[in-house]
Amino acid sequence: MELSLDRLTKHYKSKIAVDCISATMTPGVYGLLGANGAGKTTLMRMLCGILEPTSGDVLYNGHSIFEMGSAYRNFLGYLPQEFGYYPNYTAQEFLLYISALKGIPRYNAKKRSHALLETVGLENVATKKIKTFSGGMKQRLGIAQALLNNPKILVLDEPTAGLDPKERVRLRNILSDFASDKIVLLSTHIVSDIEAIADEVFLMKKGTFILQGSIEELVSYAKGKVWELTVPEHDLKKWELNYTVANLHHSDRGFVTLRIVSDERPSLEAVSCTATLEDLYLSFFPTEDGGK
Ligand SMILES: Nc1ncnc2c1ncn2[C@@H]1O[C@H](COP(=O)(O)OP(=O)(O)OP(=O)(O)O)[C@@H](O)[C@H]1O
Repeated sequence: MELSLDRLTKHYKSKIAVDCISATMTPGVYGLLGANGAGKTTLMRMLCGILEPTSGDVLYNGHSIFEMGSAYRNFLGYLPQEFGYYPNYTAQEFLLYISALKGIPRYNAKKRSHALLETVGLENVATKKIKTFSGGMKQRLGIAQALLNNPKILVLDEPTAGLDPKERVRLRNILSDFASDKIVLLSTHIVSDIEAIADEVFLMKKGTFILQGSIEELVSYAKGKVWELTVPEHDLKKWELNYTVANLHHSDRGFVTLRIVSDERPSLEAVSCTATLEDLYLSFFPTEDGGK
């Protein structure tokens, strides 16, 4: 099974949201990592066939998904960023309702809903109304609805938003079980979530993939660019102004230890450290808005 993006492009009037992206996915978990506004949602909506590209194509085993229509949608599970829940439905009713929309026969729908509520750890609240759920519980219900038709391709837009650390581990386990023979693509701007969940990462900036590869491959780009340095506290502003400071730690006696991402050794006293994905991300998105 193969899903390919072929020079995929989307313009919103003069704004280029996705800029001629080509890539191929085979079964596994792919993470789409980028700052807000990088184009992740636009790309995912085109990949689901909901948004028409300005140019380019998405190919499922060599066939354009825009020509396959509902045949493609039968293979697809999607959790959008802003998912509409019905507050007065119970979790179970909600899954049965979505099953009906997906054309799943009622008997199968019941069995499948029950199994999925268990998979996402909501079996004990199956008959509780959604309005009583926390953000993380709603998110897990959203993931369950995306899995109802046992999709071959699963697209999750910011699925880790609102999940606590335990729930993140649960999501990672669900996805790695599920992805052995399926393609899972999830977006996030939380680096540690990608590190924990994805096998392969697309780093997206200004509508393009600036890097792609395994976490190890990506981290290798930051190798030799991460430094640790202890400076007087009163100099901190100066360092923050001139360098990308990934982390800082105040020690006693008025000193602060900085983790700096920089191509050049920032000072003779700076010691080189082992790079992480977070360091790589900061080297490409040094400002708070991520340079979009
Ligand atoms: N319907 C639209 N009309 C005009 N511009 C849009 C529209 N949708 C998105 N954009 C713009 O396209 C760019 C990419 O947006 P997109 O939502 O795809 O990014 P994103 O990476 O998903 O960001 P976020 O994480 O904030 O959702 C942004 O600059 C955004 O303002």
